[in-house]
Amino acid sequence: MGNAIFMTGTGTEIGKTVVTSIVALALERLGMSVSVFKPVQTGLAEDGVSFAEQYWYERVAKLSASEGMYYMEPAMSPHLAAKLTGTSIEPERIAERLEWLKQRYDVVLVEGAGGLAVPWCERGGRWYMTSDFVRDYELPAVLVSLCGLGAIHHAVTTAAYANAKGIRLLGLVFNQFQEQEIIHQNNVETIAALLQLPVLAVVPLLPAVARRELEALAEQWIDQGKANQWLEVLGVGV
Ligand SMILES: Nc1ncnc2c1ncn2[C@@H]1O[C@H](COP(=O)(O)OP(=O)(O)OP(=O)(O)O)[C@@H](O)[C@H]1O
Ligand SMILES: C[C@H](N)[C@H](N)CCCCCC(=O)O
Ligand SMILES: [Mg+2]
Repeated sequence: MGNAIFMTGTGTEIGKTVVTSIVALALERLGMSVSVFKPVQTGLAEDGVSFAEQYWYERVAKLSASEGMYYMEPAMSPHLAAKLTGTSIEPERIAERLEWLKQRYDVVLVEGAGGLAVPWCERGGRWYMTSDFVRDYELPAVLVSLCGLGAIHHAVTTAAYANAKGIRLLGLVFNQFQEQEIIHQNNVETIAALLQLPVLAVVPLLPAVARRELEALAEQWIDQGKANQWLEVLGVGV
């Protein structure tokens, strides 16, 4: 039975998809079988016809295994995109597929749409949130954060929300890091200290984001021992 990790972020456009791709490539290099699962996708890719994450995972990152379940064209919160497209998001169906994937892969990286406090569907007169799914199916989560001005509040409030919902955060990944920026340097240290979480990776701001950049970062993580730290966090020995 494989392990599943929920890849969340301090919001949308933080770099969950990019970071998830690098993690997938690094773990595969360590001999793990990895699938990426983005069950709820909203918004189209630059080609104007494909769904954003599926396009990225299949055609940019060229991962060996990736899939979605609910694909909605409006680039909106899932609850609204679902309303406008007449889509009925069923968490139980997502959970069933996730269990199937865990039977087949060592690691399943599950990407959320936006941050944790994002509504999917109505249940019993209230919104069923992304965080409800993560909690109900006991998925440990990795939090992706940016590094610039504002990142502290976004990371601290996201972590507080996760804790309040009973979600276990395994660690932090900082994205779009710029070494020359003192705010970035200090934010990595300050946020990790405030949240008392390990820094699993720091991804630089890349001039271009294509497979070769992702592969280079995956190799770097392995060389730095960061990828092995992921396996420890995952609870799978190398
Ligand atoms: N380290 C990076 N360097 C340069 N560009 C980046 C980096 N990380 C992400 N990007 C770019 O930032 C944008 C948002 O990234 P991404 O799609 O991974 O965000 P996301 O958190 O997955 O968003 P969503 O909530 O829609 O899933 C994309 O155009 C992506 O190519
Ligand atoms: C369209 C976007 N890229 C994501 N797929 C969905 C982001 C949902 C964010 C909801 C919110 O926090 O307001
Ligand atoms: Mg994404």
